[in-house]
Amino acid sequence: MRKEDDRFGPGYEGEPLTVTRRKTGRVIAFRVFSASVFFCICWIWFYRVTVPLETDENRTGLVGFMLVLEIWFGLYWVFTQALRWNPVWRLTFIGRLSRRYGNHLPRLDVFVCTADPEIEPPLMVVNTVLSVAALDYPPEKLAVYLSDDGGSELTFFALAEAAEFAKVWVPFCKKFNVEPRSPAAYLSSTATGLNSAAEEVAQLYREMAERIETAARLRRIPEEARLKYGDGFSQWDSDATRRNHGTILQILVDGRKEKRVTVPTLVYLSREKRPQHHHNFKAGSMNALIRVSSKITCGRFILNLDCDMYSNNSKSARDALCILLDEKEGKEIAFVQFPQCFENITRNDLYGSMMRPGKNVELHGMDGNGGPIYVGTGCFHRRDVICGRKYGEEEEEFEEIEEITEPEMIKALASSTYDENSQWGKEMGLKYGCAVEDVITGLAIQCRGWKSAYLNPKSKAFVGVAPTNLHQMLVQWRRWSEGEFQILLSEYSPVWYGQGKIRLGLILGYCCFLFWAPSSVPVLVYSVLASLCLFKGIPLFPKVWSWWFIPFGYVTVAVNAYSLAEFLWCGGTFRGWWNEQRMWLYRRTSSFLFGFIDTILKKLGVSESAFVITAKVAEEEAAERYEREVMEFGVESPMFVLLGTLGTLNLLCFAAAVMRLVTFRDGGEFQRMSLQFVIAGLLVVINWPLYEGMVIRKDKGKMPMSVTVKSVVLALSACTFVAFL
Ligand SMILES: O=c1ccn([C@@H]2O[C@H](COP(=O)(O)OP(=O)(O)O[C@H]3O[C@H](CO)[C@@H](O)[C@H](O)[C@H]3O)[C@@H](O)[C@H]2O)c(=O)[nH]1
Ligand SMILES: [Mn+2]
Repeated sequence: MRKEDDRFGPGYEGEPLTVTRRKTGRVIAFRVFSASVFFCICWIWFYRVTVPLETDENRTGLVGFMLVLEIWFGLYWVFTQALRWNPVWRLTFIGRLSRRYGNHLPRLDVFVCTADPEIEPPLMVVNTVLSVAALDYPPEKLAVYLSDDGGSELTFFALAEAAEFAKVWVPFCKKFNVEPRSPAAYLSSTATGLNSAAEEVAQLYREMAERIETAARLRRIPEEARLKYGDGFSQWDSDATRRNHGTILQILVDGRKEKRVTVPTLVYLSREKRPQHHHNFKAGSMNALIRVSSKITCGRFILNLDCDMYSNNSKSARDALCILLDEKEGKEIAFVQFPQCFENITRNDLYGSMMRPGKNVELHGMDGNGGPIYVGTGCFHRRDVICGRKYGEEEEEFEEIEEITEPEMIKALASSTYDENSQWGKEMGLKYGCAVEDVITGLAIQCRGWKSAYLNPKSKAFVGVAPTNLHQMLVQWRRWSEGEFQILLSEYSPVWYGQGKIRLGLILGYCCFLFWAPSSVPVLVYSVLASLCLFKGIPLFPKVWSWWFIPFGYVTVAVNAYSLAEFLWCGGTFRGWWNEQRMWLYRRTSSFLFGFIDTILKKLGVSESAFVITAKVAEEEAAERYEREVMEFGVESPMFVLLGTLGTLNLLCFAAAVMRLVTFRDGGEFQRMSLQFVIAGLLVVINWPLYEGMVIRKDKGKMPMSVTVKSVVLALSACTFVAFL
């Protein structure tokens, strides 16, 4: 037999499970445009080196400063181009997969992580579990594991209730081909016109929800439930707390035992936690899940989900398998990543949570260069690869586990000390010690020779909850920027470790994220400098009528016009783009700066790592403001003081410059300073919601008085200081 035949398998030649598409015409147009911008960037650098500033005094220092900033922005722009240089789109053929494999699909283990029943309501968590339990997948091959880092009886109770309800829900979904398969999402999307079967299911769901929510409200598990699920509850010691308890492991449904399986295996796990041992947050819980599941179902593939990310498209597992099982391409692919989508986004996406360009452009671009990052949720992995298999090594054969003999032995795999002095968290499983354990783990896999694939089907595969207020958003980005910066400084840094292991385009693409934290400094300096120099009447850019103005004008207009066009092309609105620009600025001048400082302090050993879990529920009034797209401040935070100070400083400088212009009617000044007027003016407009929050609004979500006062005092002092300089 020819080698070729071997690779395609007999009879399937020319019938791949997946194809990859490129859009050549568009890519060429983009590259030409990109080259024109790069030409102008070089022109700007050249200008800084050769032409002095148009001021009376000699300001070489200032010029040098601007040069450094502009070199930085130029290089960062190059990173962003790497994410757009070579995009690919993937298509899958589910029909062919079914014809080829029928129901003989490989085992799939789904890991859902939750950590706190207060901010991750158990009802939401079990909706996620139910949605994956009802995936279009043979139930005897599917297992859903819930890891509860909150060690909460309430979460266990909710899961036990869900396991009962699943017996009705899963068959119902399959019989009527229901979408989406999260009961809450399904029932809210079809509020009217349920048929009688659906009405019955809806009634059962409402009863279950009622029981769970009542227990949550009263903080008490009903006695009859304690009796019914006694096996599980008896594993909680009387003195168990969230941070100090033994392993709790309960197999609620054993899908392998029953003769006619309707519901997949459902397992509750709360790994052991002791105050004296670091638990490594989500990475630790994922690794415990990997070990425990290897003794229960040992799926060849693993799907990882955050507890809010319910399955919105029951075919996603089949989509992913089309790639992973493809005879030709699949062999090189370690994981298939779906985008992180959200259900609670308002029309103009006030906090830029959608990350439209990220989802619809950048991840496709990474895919073209070797593969997207692993974003921690909505990702299908190969078990043995996540456990350390290198590309080119033979795939392990997994044994079928018939009977679980020693539950105590399995529990020991989730003990708080199991990882110590082992390869777990290093070469095996998810990596420890990084605030974005997902990204660094994905990177390490790619550095072992693997590719990854990005699938972004029209019907969203998984849908979760985005933060609904500014502070949470900034905190989340702070954690991310910190984690990305840690990777840059770590032994896995793509910049040196990645050399020769992954493609240059991918390294540059990664740099876009890895340099988030450090990029805060130049953005901060640039925005302050532009305003202060405007205030002092020092021009930083060439005159409008000079030839030298061309590259500045072109880069400013071209980069922004492109970003707007891209945003609209991704389905956004103009307001949405504008909001995204604001968030771009706020993330850089607050989250990233703090992330930068945090990372450095940690490197110096001054502070410890933490994981601030993102809240998934909001209080009623705040939720209503979110719906109206009114920016939520409300809490006292050093990040807000920083934003407030910068915003006020901007306003003061701009106002002073305009006053001067009006008083002296000096047209020459406007000509010399036009770009600075534009920058400062735009900053004022973009900060409008901030000013409203500081002075106009009266509701609870306004900026706290103390923050406003601090900000104004700081900004005034800065201006006074500079005025006398
Ligand atoms: O000690 C912990 C902390 C968190 N989690 C779970 O991790 C998930 C993600 O936490 P969340 O607060 O929602 O963080 P996000 O910023 O929304 O998460 C993104 O970023 C994280 C890394 O910063 C990744 O772990 C996530 O998968 C990714 O969706 C949630 O299901 C949590 O329950 C744990 O299991 N244990
Ligand atoms: Mn989340």
